[in-house]
Amino acid sequence: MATAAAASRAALSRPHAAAAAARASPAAGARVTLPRRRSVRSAVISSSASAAAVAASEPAAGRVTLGAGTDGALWPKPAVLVAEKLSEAGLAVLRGFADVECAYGMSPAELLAKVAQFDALIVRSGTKVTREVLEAGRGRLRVVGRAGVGIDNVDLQAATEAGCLVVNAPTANTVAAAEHGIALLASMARNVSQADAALKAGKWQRTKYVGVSLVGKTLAVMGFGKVGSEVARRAKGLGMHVIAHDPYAPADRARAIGAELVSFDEAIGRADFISLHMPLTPATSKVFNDESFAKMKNGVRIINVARGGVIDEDALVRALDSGKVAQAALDVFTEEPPAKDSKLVLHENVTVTPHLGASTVEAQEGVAIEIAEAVVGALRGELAATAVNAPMVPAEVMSELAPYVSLAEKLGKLAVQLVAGESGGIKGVKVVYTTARGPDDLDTRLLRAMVTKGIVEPVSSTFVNLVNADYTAKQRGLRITEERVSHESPAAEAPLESIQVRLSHVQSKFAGAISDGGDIVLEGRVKYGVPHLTVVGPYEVDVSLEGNLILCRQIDQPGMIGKVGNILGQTNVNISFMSVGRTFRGKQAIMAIGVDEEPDKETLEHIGHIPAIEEFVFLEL
Ligand SMILES: NC(=O)c1ccc[n+]([C@@H]2O[C@H](COP(=O)([O-])OP(=O)(O)OC[C@H]3O[C@@H](n4cnc5c(N)ncnc54)[C@H](O)[C@@H]3O)[C@@H](O)[C@H]2O)c1
Ligand SMILES: O=C(O)[C@H](O)COP(=O)(O)O
Repeated sequence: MATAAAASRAALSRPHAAAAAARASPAAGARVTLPRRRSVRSAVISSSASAAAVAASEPAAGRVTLGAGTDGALWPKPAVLVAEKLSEAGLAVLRGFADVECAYGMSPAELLAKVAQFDALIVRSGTKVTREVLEAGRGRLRVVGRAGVGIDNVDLQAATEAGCLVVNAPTANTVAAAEHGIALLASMARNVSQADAALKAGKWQRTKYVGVSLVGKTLAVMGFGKVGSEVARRAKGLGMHVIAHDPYAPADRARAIGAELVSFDEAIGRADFISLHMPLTPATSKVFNDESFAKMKNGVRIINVARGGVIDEDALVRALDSGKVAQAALDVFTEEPPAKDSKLVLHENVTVTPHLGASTVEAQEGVAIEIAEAVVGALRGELAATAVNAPMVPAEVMSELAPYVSLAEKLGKLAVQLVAGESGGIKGVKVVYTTARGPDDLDTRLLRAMVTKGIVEPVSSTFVNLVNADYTAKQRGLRITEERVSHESPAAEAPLESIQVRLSHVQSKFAGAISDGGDIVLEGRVKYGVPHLTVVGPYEVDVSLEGNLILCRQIDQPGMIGKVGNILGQTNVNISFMSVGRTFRGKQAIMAIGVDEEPDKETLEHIGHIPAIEEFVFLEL
């Protein structure tokens, strides 16, 4: 029975053919460590298409460990590289599924040298997962796990291009970050760190360190997401008046906490304290600069537990020097760690911590478990709820689309093999879904991705999955349009009746696949859970899409099935399915023959020499 997990595996994973090889190996339940050999690794990570890439990136020495599944079957254990400190609780989850190597404090060069030997990489904010790293891991690295919220240290575009899923742990450190924000707010207002340092240096300075009160003051929360709203909630408890700016936050959430949503200028113009909680993006980079500081009240105080890059740090030093900004409390910096002689860090009105927002015992344990579960799920081929660069397809949608995922990929794969000459020349692909559902009730992203995978993978070295399908199509100039034909019928249970793939403006090596409109047309359905090919060009056929396929176009006349069957039988090629479709009696017909084995060249030529046969093509599935 097809399942959501199976569908998502198809959508996300590299094919796991090694599992089959592994099943043939020693006693179930055993754990075997194999020296890595090219054949094993190629199978683990991919399709034939990427074999060349694999060979090119093959590390000299690597290992594949086989683990046993609940069914006793053996599979190659994935390898996970943990590049920054992760709590034991998370490591235990990872070790239950994968070989785990913790290599903390690697230099960028060390990471580059190592990454190709792993299926997943886990980092915190201290490791830059650059395009170079993702390129180095290409062919094997399937998942990057960010043990925390901010993914500004991961090159998402490069990850998407490589078909590498990025997952994060967005919820477990929210409270820790909010508490740290409040700790900085209160300690800054009362000069705690400065007074502490002075007293330890022997200075008793009660008049120098008179602070300011929080109660009744206005706090502007910039970025009203998870952390921002928790800061707002706590600040309300301290008796502060809270305003917030967030172009994407719903007003009712702010109202529920008692915060007023206002514009950027109003927020920074009215606030006594400004606390930053937005992500670092091109839009927020250095958004606090000379111009914005000028709009603030004199003597404003700023807290940043978001990202250093949202502040122009030189401008902040100027604002502190001029007194425009009375104090700042900073947990994060543009460069981490900041330079030892950083004017900002050394400024007497600045309180600093070394990116400790998420660093509580509780948060680190939560983050470690959250990311470990997300990475294990992704390695299993499930779509993680915290995927950052893949469209989210809910489990129930996955489940019902599972058999159509295979149909979509097979139609794409067959269609591309029908194109004459350079299949790189395909530009227009139309996918037509016939469904009993209403137009908004069918999520086709997964199916579109699988058609793309079917079309692209056989003719390129690109590995395609749900993460990079749209990107890959765009890169190759492949314009994929979709149409839904609705036969609304509330009683129908199946999400789809048929999927049709049409390739326009191409020549075909099999004229019988060309429809009246000049497109290569293939259509299929799912019958009893198995994908079937039901239309080739203008012909109706019915052949199950298992094994390989021979299409023959001939003059409709008696005895053709016997003749072809005989030739295949003579070389022990087993026919799994056969179907004939014709336009009119005695005119042209198409024979679609499913075969378990690939016939040799001579056998195929033999078929071609049958006088009534006008053309034939062998297609791999
Ligand atoms: N210092 C730490 O250790 C620490 C810990 C956790 C989170 N963080 C950082 O805190 C920030 C917030 O984390 P979160 O979990 O609340 O994320 P979140 O995604 O829940 O919230 C971010 C909010 O910022 C808003 N936003 C986006 N662009 C904006 C803009 N131009 N102006 C105003 N608001 C904007 C979004 O709409 C969203 O509501 C992130 O930068 C994260 O990396 C730091
Ligand atoms: O974005 C985050 O989650 C925080 O900045 C925490 O980063 P860290 O994992 O490096 O502590």
